[in-house]
Amino acid sequence: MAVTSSLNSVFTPTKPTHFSGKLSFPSPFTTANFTRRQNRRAHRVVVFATVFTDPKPTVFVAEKLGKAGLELLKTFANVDCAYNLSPEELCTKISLCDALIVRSGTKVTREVFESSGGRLKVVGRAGVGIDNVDMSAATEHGCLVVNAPTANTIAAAEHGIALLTAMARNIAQADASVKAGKWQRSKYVGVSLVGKTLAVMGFGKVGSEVARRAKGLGMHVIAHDPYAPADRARAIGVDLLTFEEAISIADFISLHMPLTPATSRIFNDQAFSQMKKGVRIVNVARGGVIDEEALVRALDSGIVAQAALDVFTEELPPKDSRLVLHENVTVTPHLGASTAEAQEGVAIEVAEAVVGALKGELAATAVNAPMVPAEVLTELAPFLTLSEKLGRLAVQLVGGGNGVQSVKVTYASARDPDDLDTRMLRAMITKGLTGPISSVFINLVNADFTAKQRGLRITEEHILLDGSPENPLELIQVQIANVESKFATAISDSGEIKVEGRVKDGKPHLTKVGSFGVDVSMEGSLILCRQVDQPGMIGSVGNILGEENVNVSFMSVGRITPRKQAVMTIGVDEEPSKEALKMIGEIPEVEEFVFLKL
Ligand SMILES: NC(=O)c1ccc[n+]([C@@H]2O[C@H](COP(=O)([O-])OP(=O)(O)OC[C@H]3O[C@@H](n4cnc5c(N)ncnc54)[C@H](O)[C@@H]3O)[C@@H](O)[C@H]2O)c1
Ligand SMILES: O=C(O)[C@H](O)COP(=O)(O)O
Repeated sequence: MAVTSSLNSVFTPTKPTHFSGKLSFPSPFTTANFTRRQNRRAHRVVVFATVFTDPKPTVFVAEKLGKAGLELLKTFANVDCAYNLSPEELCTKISLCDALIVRSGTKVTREVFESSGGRLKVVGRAGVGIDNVDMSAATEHGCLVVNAPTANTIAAAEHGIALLTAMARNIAQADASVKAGKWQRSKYVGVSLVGKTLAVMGFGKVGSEVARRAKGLGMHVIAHDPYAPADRARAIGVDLLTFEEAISIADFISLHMPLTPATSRIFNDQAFSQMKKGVRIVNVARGGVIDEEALVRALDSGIVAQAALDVFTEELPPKDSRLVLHENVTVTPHLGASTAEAQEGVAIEVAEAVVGALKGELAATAVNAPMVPAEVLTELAPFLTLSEKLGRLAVQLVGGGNGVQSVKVTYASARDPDDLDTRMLRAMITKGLTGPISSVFINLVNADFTAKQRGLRITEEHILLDGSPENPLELIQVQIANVESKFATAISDSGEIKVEGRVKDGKPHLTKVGSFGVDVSMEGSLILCRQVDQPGMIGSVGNILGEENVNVSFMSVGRITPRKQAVMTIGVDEEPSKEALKMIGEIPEVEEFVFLKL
């Protein structure tokens, strides 16, 4: 049995806990689940769905994007391109857009998400680095962020190698000198690469391609990356070392890590002081990983002999930047991804991800949502519907003013709990629990965040059943503790509101309310009714609904003791009037009843 949980404080329904109005969910996102084991597989997808019929969604492209990507977008969406907008202009524009596509030159700030008024569903980053997107704000607003992580890898690696060789042979400086009418052969004597040690800092996609190419140039390559698998490094003959080891023995250092709070200014005075005198540095990652003033000091003191930089803390850098103007520094204006081939590739990669996300298909490159193997999604889809409906039903049973704080979800399955990552099931239960009583739209991206913000603590329990693990789940149970119920029968023997469901023939079924077994398909609306178990009850209620022209879609009766008490579950296609519900309540044998929307 494994239990995981999240969060605290108080979640108080903002509406009365009876539901006469139409339940609406501002965005028809769908979600899916995946297993931890399967999540390790190479191909992953995240489910994110918004169904657009008419009008078409609008995709706003804020930076130049390759033609093939634009064409692809136009097959599905209205595409609006406008470049070099001010932050204010972007905020104004965004309220009219369902998706936004940017490169590294646009800051997608919290204000952008706030200004979107909930319409923005996807941000597509046409490239790798997502440090220009406020990820917390995106997640809080339920906005999916996708990137294009593979198409510019080779371009960036080639640019790294270009800078490395150009720096070693003073190409840029010598070129400028010749063009200025000089012929300074002794001034521009370079250094050789063969036999030198190159430290690749960040052994991901670009770093490993740089390493491969540097080995081809006869360099001895080492690397530092706390998260890279050692076997991948070994496979190309690279030793993974600690940060200090790597920087202290390298003749050349090439930076390939993302800019994160942990890597911000990681190359600072202290780091430079540990390097070999005369080290040469290449940066095609992000300017912010270097303390640029410390680098100028290291260049001035000769610790760093040369630097070749494609990226800067501020882009473009100030005109009087001492770093850019330093004679031992070679610079390019963030050109790592700028090859014709990479830009076409990136444009297609990001356009596919954005269109897929808007269509409700699977996005393999989601950055702020769990990724799901497609086959797992298919298998779990009915359980996701069941989860949402159980959450929605359970919260509608809450009465009194205590507010929902503590929810326990139990998953019973013959599968090993390690093979059932429940994040998506939990997200759907959260959506069900919070959707009817809040205007916030919940999806997989922001479900946990919303639960946390509302002080909703969800604990999960797995019960391992005997039997065949073919079926991912036997049943799901949702219990809300420390609340009263407007339908006392829903309170289980242990004192919580309890509802339980199963998937039958691919459809969600309610199978238990409190301690009563029931069996009804979870669709439309439900009347739950506890009455004295005696003949004629079904007819009495059915007549009232019939008079009202309310169609009964199904009916089930669960009893504990014959002729004593029974729970009748009636599915209805239409919502009965208040008068009809009052008449049901007035049937003498009806002890209590509740009307619920699924
Ligand atoms: N200049 C350009 O135009 C250009 C083009 C492409 C990529 N980039 C940048 O290059 C970087 C790498 O891109 P990628 O596609 O290889 O990404 P990636 O995610 O494949 O690789 C990044 C690697 O950095 C590692 N890492 C994370 N924290 C680290 C740390 N503290 N120390 C060492 N390693 C750490 C990760 O484990 C990962 O292996 C990103 O910052 C990206 O934005 C720049
Ligand atoms: O992170 C990236 O993909 C690169 O820095 C490329 O950025 P760009 O799309 O602005 O060229």
